[in-house]
Order: sequence, then structure tokens, then C-alpha cells
Amino acid sequence: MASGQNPKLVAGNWKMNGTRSFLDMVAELRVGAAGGIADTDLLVCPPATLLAAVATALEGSSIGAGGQDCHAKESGAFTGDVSAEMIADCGATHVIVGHSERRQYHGEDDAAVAAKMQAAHRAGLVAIACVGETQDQREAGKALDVVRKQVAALLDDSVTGANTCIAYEPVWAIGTGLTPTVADVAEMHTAIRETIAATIGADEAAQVRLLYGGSVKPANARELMAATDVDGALVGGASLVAADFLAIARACRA
Ligand SMILES: O=C[C@H](O)COP(=O)(O)O
Repeated sequence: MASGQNPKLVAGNWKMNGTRSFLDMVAELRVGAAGGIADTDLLVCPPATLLAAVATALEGSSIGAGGQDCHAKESGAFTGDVSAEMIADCGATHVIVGHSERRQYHGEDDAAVAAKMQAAHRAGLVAIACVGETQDQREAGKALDVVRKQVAALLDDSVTGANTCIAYEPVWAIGTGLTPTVADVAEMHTAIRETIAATIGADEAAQVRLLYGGSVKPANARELMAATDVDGALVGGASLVAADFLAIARACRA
């Protein structure tokens, strides 16, 4: 269960940002990542409106495309929703589920997130499942317990290193410029991996990539990515600038 065993994954979550003009930025990323960035996989998660275009623009490159959310069902009368199968049909390989903004603004609880994760697996997508404590929970000394519970609620024996990533995103660090200490990140990631191991065994758990997210920038990426049990980053704001996103990916080189 040592850090550094898995290739890093740097995923950019554009959130509700981006119109077709952002395809120029995707072209920039493609050029910047040509030939690959040593031992680091890159993923771009645009809004659903751009997913097919971004996936097409990245075909044949070393960068993948992912969705930001999916419905638990395959199809049906769910106006405005998008299924995991639709995301896969766009050419995406991954989908984020359970982001704290979905939990906060759309009332998604652990059970809903678990159902979305299963939908992702049903569609052949890698689920990037987000967990993380609020500021109040951290200040109350409950961060580890809260996150362990969130992770445990997502797991069943269908979870593998190949079909699941867990993103630890402290809610108070998202978009604020604040980050936990490297020691706090390492402690949390180790606890997350132990929680996963309790369900699927230590060998498989070692292969689940654990991403850190929350104010990752070029200036702090090297330090955060070197922390124990950190296998990559889920990047919000800095993923909207090609040079910054590429700099974060390069910072994963130990
Ligand atoms: O999904 C990404 C995270 O919410 C992090 O966002 P941020 O890098 O803007 O803090």
C-alpha cells in the first residue's frame, strides 16, 4: 500500500465552465502532453454539453475524457439527467460521482453516490468517487471518521483498482486556496486505503488510485503529489488554464 506504486492520474474538473471556445484549450493540452508526461495519466472532465466534442478532440492523444456526474439508471423519464451509458457513448472513460457540490446542491447522500458508482461500472466507466469532510467536521476532530464512513458506504466487492478511483476533497479546501498539510493528506489517504482494503483486500486496494483535490495549483502540486498514498489530483480552477494543468501533471514526477 505504498505511495508511488500506481501511475499518477491528474483529472481536470471544469465544473460548470466551458463553451465550444474551450476546444482551443483542449488543443493546447493535446500539444503540451504530446509524447506523454512521465508516468502520469491525464483526464479532462468538461460539462456534459462538451463531452463528445472534447472526447473527439482528444482521440489518439494521451489524454482521456470524463463526465462530471451520471444518473444511476440507464435510461428513462429523468429530464435533464445523463446516464453513465450516455457518457460512455460520448467516448469518455471516466465519470466523477459524489462531488461535494453534488452532495451540497443536489442533496446526494452516500446511498445515491453508491448507486451512481455502480452505474458507472455497469457502463464500463471508471468511477472517480469523491469524499471529504467539512470545516466544522475537521474542527470537531471528526474528519477521519466522516471520510471513512463515506468511503465504506461506496464499497462492495465489485470495486477494483481498474474501475474505481477515490478523490479525497476536503470541502473547505475547494476553491478557497486553502489546503490541508501534507501530513494530514497522507493520514487521510492511508485511512482511505485501509478502509478499502477491509472490503476488497489489501492487494486490490493498493491498486485503487487515491486522488487529492482542493486548491491544487502548480505551486503546491509537487509537495501534495509526493505525499504517502497520493496517486494523483482532482483539479478544479487550475484545470481551466492549459499551462497550469500541464504544470500540475509535470509536478507529479517524483
Ligand atoms: O473537483 C475539483 C475540486 O472541487 C477542486 O476544485 P479547486 O481545484 O478549484 O479547489
